[in-house]
Amino acid sequence: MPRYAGIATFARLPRLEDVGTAQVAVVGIPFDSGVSYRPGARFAPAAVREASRLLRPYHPGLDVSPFAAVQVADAGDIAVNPYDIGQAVATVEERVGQLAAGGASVVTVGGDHTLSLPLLRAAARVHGPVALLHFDAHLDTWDTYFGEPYTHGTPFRRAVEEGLLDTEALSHIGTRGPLYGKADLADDRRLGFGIVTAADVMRRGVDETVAAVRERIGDRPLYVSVDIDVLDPAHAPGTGTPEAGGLTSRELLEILRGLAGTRIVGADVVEVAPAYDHADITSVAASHVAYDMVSLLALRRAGAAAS
Ligand SMILES: N=C(N)NCCCC(=O)O
Ligand SMILES: [Zn+2]
Ligand SMILES: [Zn+2]
Repeated sequence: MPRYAGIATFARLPRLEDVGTAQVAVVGIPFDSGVSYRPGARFAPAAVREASRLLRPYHPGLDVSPFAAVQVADAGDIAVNPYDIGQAVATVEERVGQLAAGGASVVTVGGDHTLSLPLLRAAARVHGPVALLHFDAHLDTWDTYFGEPYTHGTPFRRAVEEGLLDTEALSHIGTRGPLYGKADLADDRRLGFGIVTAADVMRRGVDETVAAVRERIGDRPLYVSVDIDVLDPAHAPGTGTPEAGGLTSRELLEILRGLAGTRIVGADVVEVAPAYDHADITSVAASHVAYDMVSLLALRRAGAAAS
């Protein structure tokens, strides 16, 4: 079958129901009811699967064939309620908890950033409080929007409040753009976050950035969350809250590759909004981000099996 034909699964992988169990599962969450600006991330899982058809099985940057090293499968989409955010959050936590109980490390293709809260709940249930590497233009540690606690701008404050995160090892990478006020930064620092701004990445470069965050992470269980708006709008126009001055996709992928050897336990890529995309630029970038996440998890799972 040519790669462009047939029904799309992530990277043309088998579906979870066809293989029974998997060590790494890719799951889509078509949900965007938590956004504060442009909607549309509910269409990301389908768009990223389409864009992922071209991915090939060997990752030269990480020297791994992830789909041969471990069983990787597409677990389909989680059917979440678009009208009730609380219920959607509960559904995600439950389904990802089931996948984890079945032995899978999970890579999620969102959906908006609200989803990281239930994903972190599921991760913390298995591993205890986790280190967090959060790639984003935004802090997403705001308190509420219009009085609502579960939104795409608030997941990481909720996660700290709920004790899901190891507050010694929290980093934002790619932060930039105007804030509501200086207090946003003070609040964020008080929660325990360190910031590597987009300008810091440009000035220090990839290797120094990787060294700094790795020192913070150590051998803690690590959760990686990539809001695709961490990329410059030139590299990811298809997103809901774009900010000028972001990372290139090359910088993002190279920083991710620098995480080989960490104890990564789960990851998400969120905020792809295909309606604003052009020539699949954003979906292609997100498909490569997800492929790198799968590869990092495959390396860790295969390494754990060998030792
Ligand atoms: N894209 C995410 N996750 N958050 C952006 C919130 C920015 C705002 O509401 O002004
Ligand atoms: Zn963002
Ligand atoms: Zn975000």
